[in-house]
Amino acid sequence: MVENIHCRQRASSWSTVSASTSAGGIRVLMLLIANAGWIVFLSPAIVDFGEVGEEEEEDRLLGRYHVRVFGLFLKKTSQAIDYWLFLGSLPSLARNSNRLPEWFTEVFCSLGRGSFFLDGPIFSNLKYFVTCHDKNIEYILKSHSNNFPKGPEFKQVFDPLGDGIFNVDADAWKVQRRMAHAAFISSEYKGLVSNMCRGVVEDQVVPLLVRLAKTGTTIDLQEVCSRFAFDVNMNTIFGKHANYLSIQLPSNDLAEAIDAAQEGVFYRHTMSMFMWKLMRLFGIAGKDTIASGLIWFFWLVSKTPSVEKNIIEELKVLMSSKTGKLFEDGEWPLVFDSDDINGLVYLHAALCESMRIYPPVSYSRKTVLSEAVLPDGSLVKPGMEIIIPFYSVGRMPWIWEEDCLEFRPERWIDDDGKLNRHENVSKFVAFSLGPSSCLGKDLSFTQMKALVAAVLFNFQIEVLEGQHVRPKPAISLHMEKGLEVKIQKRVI
Ligand code: HEM
Repeated sequence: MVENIHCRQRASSWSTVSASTSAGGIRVLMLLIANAGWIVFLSPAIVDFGEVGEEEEEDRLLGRYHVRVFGLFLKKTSQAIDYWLFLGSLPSLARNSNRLPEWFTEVFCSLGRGSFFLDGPIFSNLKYFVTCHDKNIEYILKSHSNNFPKGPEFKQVFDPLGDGIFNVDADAWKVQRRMAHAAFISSEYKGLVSNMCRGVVEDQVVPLLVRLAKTGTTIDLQEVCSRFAFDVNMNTIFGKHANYLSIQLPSNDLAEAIDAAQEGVFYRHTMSMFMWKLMRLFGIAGKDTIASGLIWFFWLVSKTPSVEKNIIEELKVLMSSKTGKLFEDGEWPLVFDSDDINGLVYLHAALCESMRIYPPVSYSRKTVLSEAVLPDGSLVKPGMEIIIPFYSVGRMPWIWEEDCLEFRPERWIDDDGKLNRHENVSKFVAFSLGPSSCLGKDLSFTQMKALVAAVLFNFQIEVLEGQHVRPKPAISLHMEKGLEVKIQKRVI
């Protein structure tokens, strides 16, 4: 069972207000400060309305909500969210700004449905519609995606990404998407990434883990995953790895990056400029997401020995079928070819399952162009911001059934032993859906499988006791304090 909030748990512990890294968080804080006078002035007069009735909830869902003021009644409390007369839901939002994925999930579960509104203070235009309703998601991301672009605020938040595909809408996006898609399906790019992965696993990761296993030194596995993803990207972009996985785990990032960049000037001449620019852009896209996908996977596997056993069995069968004899623990360590492991069913299912529970991109954000009534009846208006918390989608019992918090790769496999792609396709949102879904999905699996197969087959990972594992508040879902582990040689 995943150690985390359970769906039926109510929001119980309110965190202190902390600065969020996103512009949205900063804006929330500024608004809170601006309204501080009101809070002090009104606080003695706050009286709880108690639970909100079904009819009022219906009003809210349809956007017809009005706060009724009777004398001193200035705050309404739904099950996990407060609505204040002047402040809207700002205090709730601010209190939970350092745990938004968990909080959104608690709100959905306590409301018992997949959508709610968050209003900013009066005179602010802060209005969010938050949804993890599967039909709404399909509507917003797939069937009516033209009406829900990224919008101008997105560009401000993700300013470092410039005018790349991640930041632009409409025609600028279409052109980049078409070009990028052509590159992604090209065998040149796929082959390059496969080779780079194998190289980094064989020359960097495995030697590092062999040394750690011999010396018994502990290490932050999140750091290893991050550096693996970074090294693969450096390799792909500059044709040279940054050696970030050497035993000393060098930390002089800037100097290393400059060295690599200088070498890269020569490398750039050996491949087309278009391809090189594309890789540079995607290097940014891939590093954090791959690292996040890997670390949560290793953590879930470490807590579920039956899954680990099944993955190793599948790899043993693969080895035996390749060599024509039963696998014996003679050769160690072993590294697999991407072409061989890409077709493994259980490994693929286990990766999907872990990204269902811990999606590397924790949410998607869109704006509304024209008024629309969504499939669940919610009315969204022009200019409104929509948040789709991918983290919550995988944790809703009405989407993923009662055992949704269990790490169970079997849910992805049909009775005939094949991957159950159809049933899960529209509710698995880790790579988003529709025309702007992730272009790097297949390559991500290639990279993750290369590392996971080599690590699990050759080593046992022991997670050190007493660590409080929880997500860090950011768009990429990393562990707040990393994951300290001990590595041992695996005896098959
Ligand atoms: C486990 C790894 C990954 C995950 C979970 C992931 C997830 C996502 C998600 C959720 C989006 C949509 C974002 C949004 O619209 O809000 C996206 C977009 C995108 N991803 Fe990934 N990604 C991963 C790795 C990669 C890699 C390695 C690459 C490139 C090498 C890549 C390239 C892209 C591109 C180009 C887009 C933009 C598509 C568009 O706007 O048309 N991704 N990704």
